[in-house]
Formats: sequence, C-alpha cells, structure tokens
Amino acid sequence: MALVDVRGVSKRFGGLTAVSDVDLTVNAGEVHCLIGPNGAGKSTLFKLIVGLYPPTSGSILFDSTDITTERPFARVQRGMSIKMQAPSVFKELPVRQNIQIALQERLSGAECAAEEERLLTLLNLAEDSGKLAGALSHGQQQWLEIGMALALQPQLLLLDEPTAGMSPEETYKTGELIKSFNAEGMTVLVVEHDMAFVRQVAQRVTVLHLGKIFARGSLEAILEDEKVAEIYLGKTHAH
Ligand SMILES: Nc1ncnc2c1ncn2[C@@H]1O[C@H](COP(=O)(O)OP(=O)(O)OP(=O)(O)O)[C@@H](O)[C@H]1O
Repeated sequence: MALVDVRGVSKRFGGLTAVSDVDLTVNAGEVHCLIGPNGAGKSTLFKLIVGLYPPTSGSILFDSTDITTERPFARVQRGMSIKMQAPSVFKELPVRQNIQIALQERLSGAECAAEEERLLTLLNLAEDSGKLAGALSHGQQQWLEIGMALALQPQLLLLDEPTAGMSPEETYKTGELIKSFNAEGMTVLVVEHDMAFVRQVAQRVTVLHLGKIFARGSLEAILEDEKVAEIYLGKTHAH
C-alpha cells in the first residue's frame, strides 16, 4: 500500500523547473532511497512532500488523503517527520534536554522519561546525554537530530543526507539505526549519495535527474542501467 503518493508534481522557481512532473510512491513499511546528482531536485521534492513548498502543479497523497494544500504542521500531525540536511540541534543545551524538548509534544511524566532513555540508548548517546549538544561530534549531532525526528513517532521519516560528513563507521551505524526502526514498522524515505549506504538500507531506489524520474527499482537493477551509470554512478560507484 502506498503511504506517500506523489502524482505529476512540478515545482518551478522563476524560469527554473527544479522538479518536473514527478510520480513517486513510497510503500508503507519500506526504506526507499532517492538518489541523483547535485541539483537533481531531491531536497526540493522532500520540501514538497512535507509542505515547505507548494507545488506549481500536481498532487500529493498521504495515507490515501490528498494533502497538497495542507500546512507543514498538519502533515506532522498526520505522521510525517523530517530531518533536513544541516543538523539543527539546540547546541547550547544538553543532549538529554534536546530529546526532552522533542518528546514534550507527545508525552509527559514517567512515559516521557522512559522514552527518553530508550531513544538515548538507541542513538548510542546514553553516555553523552549530559554533554552540550554542540560538544558532540558531527556524526553524533546527526544522530541526535534523527532522534528528535523519531521522538514524534512518525509513520513516515524523511532523512535528507543523514550521513553527510560522517566517517565510514558512523555511516554504517546510521544504516543499522535506520534498519532497526524500519524493522519496528516505520517507513523511511532517504536522500543519499553514498552507494554502500544505499546498498545497506534500501529496499527500493528512485533516481532523479534534472528534476525528472530517471530510473526506479532495486539497487541491483539500477546499477546495471548504463544510462544511470553515465549520469551519476560513474562518479560515485566506488563499491
Ligand atoms: N528556493 C529556491 N529558489 C530557486 N532555485 C532553487 C531553490 N531551491 C532549489 N533551487 C534549484 O533547484 C534545483 C534543484 O535543487 P535541489 O536542492 O532540490 O537539488 P538536490 O538534488 O537536493 O541537490 P544536492 O544533492 O546538491 O542537495 C537546483 O538547480 C537549485 O539551484
């Protein structure tokens, strides 16, 4: 069943068409990776899905409801949560308090405390929970932000380049983290450049190029597609 159904969506910025007549379905329960060269329109498509931009044309359905004109906050209430490209944790506050702030929307008292511990452990941040978020490594800050997105217990989690700037070890751990909450039923749409990571997590892959869907399917099928290799994988297909 499609949890997200993007139908014929376009987004123009003046004379530039960043996203052009895109159809995309994300099935409930899958990890779906969106790949493509710089400027392909991936972040714009994410912003269209979460409502940060209105589309120029087309429609977006979430759980079979047309949400094209809904505000971002209403989409969050429906069960969407996003982690944008740059980490935006509260750097001057302790790690634990960052998680608490994110949980406050939904939980209080003992329930909040229990969920706080569960998330800190899941994120490998329990030992550093008293540190200021700004003192964490870049990778840990990304995990903290993923945790803040998870605190909303979304049905759909959108992650825009969650491993940017991470070491290979941190990247691998991030993949395992995503797989663990996907195993609990969360649907994940993730933009990534790192092919080893895509191989680790993706059940389906969509390639975007110049704002259009260029290919879709399993990673294996996509890697065999010479046109895809030409536009994109030739540069980054290192594994
Ligand atoms: N707010 C905006 N105003 C004008 N042009 C924009 C805006 N946002 C994106 N663009 C343009 O739209 C195109 C797609 O950009 P987008 O950031 O969606 O690509 P991307 O695939 O996410 O790239 P990257 O991998 O570098 O993050 C680019 O040409 C970009 O310059």
